[in-house]
Amino acid sequence: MRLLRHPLGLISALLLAAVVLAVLLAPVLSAHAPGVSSLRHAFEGPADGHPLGFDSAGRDILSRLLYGGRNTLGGALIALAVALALGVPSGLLAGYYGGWFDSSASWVVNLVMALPAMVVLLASRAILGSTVWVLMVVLGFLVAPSFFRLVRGIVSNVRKELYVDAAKVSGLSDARIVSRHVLTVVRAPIIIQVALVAGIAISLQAGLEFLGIGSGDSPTWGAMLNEAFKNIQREPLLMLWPGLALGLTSGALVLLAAALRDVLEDRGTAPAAPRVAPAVASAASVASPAFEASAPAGTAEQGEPGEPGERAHLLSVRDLAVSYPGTGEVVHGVDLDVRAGEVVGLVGESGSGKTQTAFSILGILPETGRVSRGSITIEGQEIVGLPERAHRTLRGSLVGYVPQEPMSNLDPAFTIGGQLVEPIRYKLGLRRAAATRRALELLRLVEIADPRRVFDAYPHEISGGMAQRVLIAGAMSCEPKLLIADEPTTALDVRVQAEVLGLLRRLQRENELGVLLVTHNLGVVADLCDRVAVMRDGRIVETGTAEQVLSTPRDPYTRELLGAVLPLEVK
Ligand SMILES: Nc1ncnc2c1ncn2[C@@H]1O[C@H](COP(=O)(O)OP(=O)(O)OP(=O)(O)O)[C@@H](O)[C@H]1O
Repeated sequence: MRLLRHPLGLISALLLAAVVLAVLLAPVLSAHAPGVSSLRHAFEGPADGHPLGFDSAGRDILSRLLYGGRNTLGGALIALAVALALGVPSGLLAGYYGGWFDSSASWVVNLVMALPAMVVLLASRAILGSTVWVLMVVLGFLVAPSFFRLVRGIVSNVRKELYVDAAKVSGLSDARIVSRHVLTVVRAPIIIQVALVAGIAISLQAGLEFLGIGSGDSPTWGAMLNEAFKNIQREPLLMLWPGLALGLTSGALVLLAAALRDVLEDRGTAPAAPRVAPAVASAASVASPAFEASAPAGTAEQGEPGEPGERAHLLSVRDLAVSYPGTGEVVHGVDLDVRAGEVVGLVGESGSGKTQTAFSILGILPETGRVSRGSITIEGQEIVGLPERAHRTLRGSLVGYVPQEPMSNLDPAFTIGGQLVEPIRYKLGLRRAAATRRALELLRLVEIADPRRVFDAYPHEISGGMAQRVLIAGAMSCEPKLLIADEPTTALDVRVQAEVLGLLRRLQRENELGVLLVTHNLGVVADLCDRVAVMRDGRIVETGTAEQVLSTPRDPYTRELLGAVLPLEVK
């Protein structure tokens, strides 16, 4: 619609529509067959029933122009279809998954791009015959790499965005993530590329026919040009009609591509979310788990509910180790428990392994990482070694996730409402209207004053604090029992931090949630947590009630951490 408000867009779209319509209505617009010749009329000008006159063989120019347009446009369509069918899916796969497919596809694409197009077309004409359709298939094959490269480049960038990680964590399958978050980003550039490639295909095809490389037996605009050129001395006007048709159609396609670029890409530029994710599928975005046991051997825990060693029903981690090829083990035998209605803080300096532990619980370790030892149970179910599909079911149903960077976890191309409704529909199997009602309820639940406005807003139109509330609403949408929150307030200013923490506390109490809270902020621990686990170098060095760990820390490292914050109170 916005295309039609763009002057260039409107003109080019009308022009193309007129050409396509005329070509489709060829039998209605012209009563003559394109191949019927009457040498008597050769080179004659316009006559009754023949508004454009006759060509060198006495054939009706108008009907040749209309039927020729069918072949010319049809050929371009074939080239496009082949290029899209080859280039887009392979670009998506290569960009999204990378790995061996990416390497081999890129190799093939480089090879195809190195081939001189004209020589290949000439060679294929010699081998496959001169039918225009076959040549167009070959042309499609030759331009497919441009789609592959375009899609691959965009997709490999998009998959590093945190909102794609967030979609994974909220339990959406790869197919849904691709169709919802990835395809929407590549859609606009693909449409623009289609318009450009269509123009190129039409011109190339005409060029081939003009040079006499086509079959010549079916009318095309290029073949008409070729024939007119031979008679340019005698009747120069013959060049005009096919030249005009070609010029107008290719020109309209190029203008349309430019207008589409203006219209479609201007939306994508607005929201620029801050990027946090480093190259690795983002160790930065995870939440961490809470723990229970695992103090260094022999440390008796005060205030631990239950018997020592007894596993919590909601979340229990035992002897968890995470390894990477090359790096080796980065988490060494972590034990943690989170019970229903309990908030467990996981603290520790950067690189201590909090994220790896949380990733393991969420089942989203980077490709190369793996849980090399130990057990994680959620509601009594062992999740180590669970297939991805089963993991997905857990994420976003039993387990909700509140990420650190609210803005980066929202897709800039969709409204807030759209992003809330989709997982709700998918997870709870609700219809759109019911899911919308639920999303609005959730926005109210997270204390957003004007839910409708926020529902209709794009991420760049709301504040960071609001975005974090939206993500909390998202995490709560499927009524989870366990919430994993990764530094949920770090990116917010102090006043908003307090509000968001207050909200988390209220939701936790009202819903009897177990919460695993990863944080550097010991004030937050004191404020919110029932228990704390202190992590260092991949190990939990101390656990206990928040009060006990903060007031009488046993481990020297905990004292060091506290000393950095509360130098007067410790020691
Ligand atoms: N993809 C990876 N390959 C190899 N090693 C990794 C990878 N990701 C993380 N690590 C290593 O795992 C260790 C623990 O990292 P982790 O991200 O869990 O720390 P963290 O405590 O969550 O830190 P932060 O607070 O900065 O997020 C680090 O030493 C890191 O180098």
